Amino acid sequence: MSIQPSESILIVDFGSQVTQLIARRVREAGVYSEIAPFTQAEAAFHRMKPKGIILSGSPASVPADGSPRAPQVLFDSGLPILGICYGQQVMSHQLGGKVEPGDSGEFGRAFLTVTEPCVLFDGLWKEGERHQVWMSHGDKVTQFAPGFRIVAVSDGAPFAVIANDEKKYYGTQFHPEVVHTPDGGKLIANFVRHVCGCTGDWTMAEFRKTKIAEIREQVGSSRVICGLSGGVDSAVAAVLIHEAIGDQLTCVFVDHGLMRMGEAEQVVSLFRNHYNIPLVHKDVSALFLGGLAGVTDPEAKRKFIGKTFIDVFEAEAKQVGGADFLAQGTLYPDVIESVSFTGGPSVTIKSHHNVGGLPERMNMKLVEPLRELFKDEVRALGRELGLPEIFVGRHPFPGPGLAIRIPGEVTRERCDILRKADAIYLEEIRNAGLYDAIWQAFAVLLPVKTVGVMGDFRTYDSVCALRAVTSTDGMTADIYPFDAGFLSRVATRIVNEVKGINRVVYDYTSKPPGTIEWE
Ligand SMILES: Nc1ncnc2c1ncn2[C@@H]1O[C@H](COP(=O)(O)OP(=O)(O)OP(=O)(O)O)[C@@H](O)[C@H]1O
Ligand SMILES: O=c1[nH]c(=O)c2[nH+]cn([C@@H]3O[C@H](COP(=O)(O)O)[C@@H](O)[C@H]3O)c2[nH]1
Ligand SMILES: NC(=O)CC[C@H](N)C(=O)O
Ligand SMILES: [Mg+2]
Repeated sequence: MSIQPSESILIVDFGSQVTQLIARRVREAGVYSEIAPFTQAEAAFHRMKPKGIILSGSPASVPADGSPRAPQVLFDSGLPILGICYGQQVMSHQLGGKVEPGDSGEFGRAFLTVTEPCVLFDGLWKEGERHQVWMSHGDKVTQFAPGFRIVAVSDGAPFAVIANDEKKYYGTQFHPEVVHTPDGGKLIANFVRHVCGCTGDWTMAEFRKTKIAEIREQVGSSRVICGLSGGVDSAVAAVLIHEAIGDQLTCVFVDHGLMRMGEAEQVVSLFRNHYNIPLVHKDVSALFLGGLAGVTDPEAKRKFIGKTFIDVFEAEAKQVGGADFLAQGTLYPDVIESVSFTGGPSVTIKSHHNVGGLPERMNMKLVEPLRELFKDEVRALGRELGLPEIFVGRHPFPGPGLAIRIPGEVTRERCDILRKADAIYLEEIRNAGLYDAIWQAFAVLLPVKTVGVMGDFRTYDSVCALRAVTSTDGMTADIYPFDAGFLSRVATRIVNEVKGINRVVYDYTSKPPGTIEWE
């Protein structure tokens, strides 16, 4: 039996990079939702018995041969449907309208004009008003299906919003789920509440209850090992799983020698002081650093680290008398960048060690209760579970640790150099009271040597880059605009105090086009 909340929305995924944001907006409207790839939407529909359906965007093109379609059963169900971008196009096509490739697309910010009242605009938009939305399309609907009317237009899309009130079908050419459509969350809430009639009683407390029941159902009476890093995701996962299965759980902290200064001791004592959950501290730095010798390619590093993590977990599973399950604090951004969530056509950016870096053959099954969440939602769940701020407010730290902050070969010596520089940088950030204003900050040790002069001597040492970003979910990020005084104070301290570094630079690249980590 799976856990079924009283009301839910089915999101049909056609492979858009932002499908998860639809789920997120639905959750923000207080309603449970599940994403199903279009190939599995029919089964999900029968299982979930949703109150409404949302069709996502897609990189595919409706007029192209073989492009995906929504299962007919969804249209036969009599349920309300909201089609977003490709979703609008495919719905129009399947109901008898027409979609054509446009001469020019609309990408990024656009403005629409409201032409008629519509339930989606309740309490929000009125006729004649212009509103900012975010578009990303080349194709467009050129003839809508019978029963529809146009309720908003934009320059590039005469069918910016269409409505069939009798059937409760709605379509937007723009993406209401992204933050660049400022009223988008409210539009989705109007669909979910006013059109589908959901009451909106879904909360983090509900999520907690559902996940606990799911974990119990999945795990049964087996033992579970949980990879605990000290980061917020695994701390939340561990506490949640412990609430579900109590002493069937053992946490394992893998000390791979790639942690920051003093971090291993800190994590272990912090966790042991706060929780009565068995925690094994595994010092395997020789194994990791030995295996990384001579490896310079970023993906090769990630794959080696992902596999070695699993080797360590599997060995530990035997130690606790045989654990069938491995729990990890995997989040949605780890998933979308590593592999396509639905097996659809989104692209691999980097193999996060806990997803794309996993070996192909694994003996243990995964328990990943946070897999659909974004970082800020995990923090909210952590607070719901009563985790202390010291866990909840921590900056993220990637599983592969310093290995992906040392482009080129990773050696113990270079890790030591980087640890010192990173500690100074973070100490200065804390002293300046900036830690909580920054989403993530760290130093990177570059494989580049430059010439300097210190005390009248020539130096020839490495360059250190500093990175600090603001973000809400790690999917996009902006640089933190330190003042020049702060940066020069940090640079001076690093060059003076860390042997091996004679130059410091600041990374001014947002994500995209950069990523947060350098590898
Ligand atoms: N050193 C480690 N020992 C054991 N497990 C780890 C370690 N590093 C990462 N993991 C596992 O990999 C998962 C993903 O790592 P990730 O860094 O994304 O999450 P986190 O460390 O829990 O939180 P944060 O993102 O805030 O650092 C973790 O949730 C944890 O299960
Ligand atoms: O656990 C992790 N395993 C990984 O392999 C990994 N790679 C990146 N990150 C973290 O993810 C967020 C986004 O990072 P990127 O912009 O570099 O992809 C940032 O917070 C990164 O620190 C990782 N976390
Ligand atoms: N974002 C989308 O869903 C785009 C749909 C389709 N690929 C187009 O270009 O119009
Ligand atoms: Mg981490």
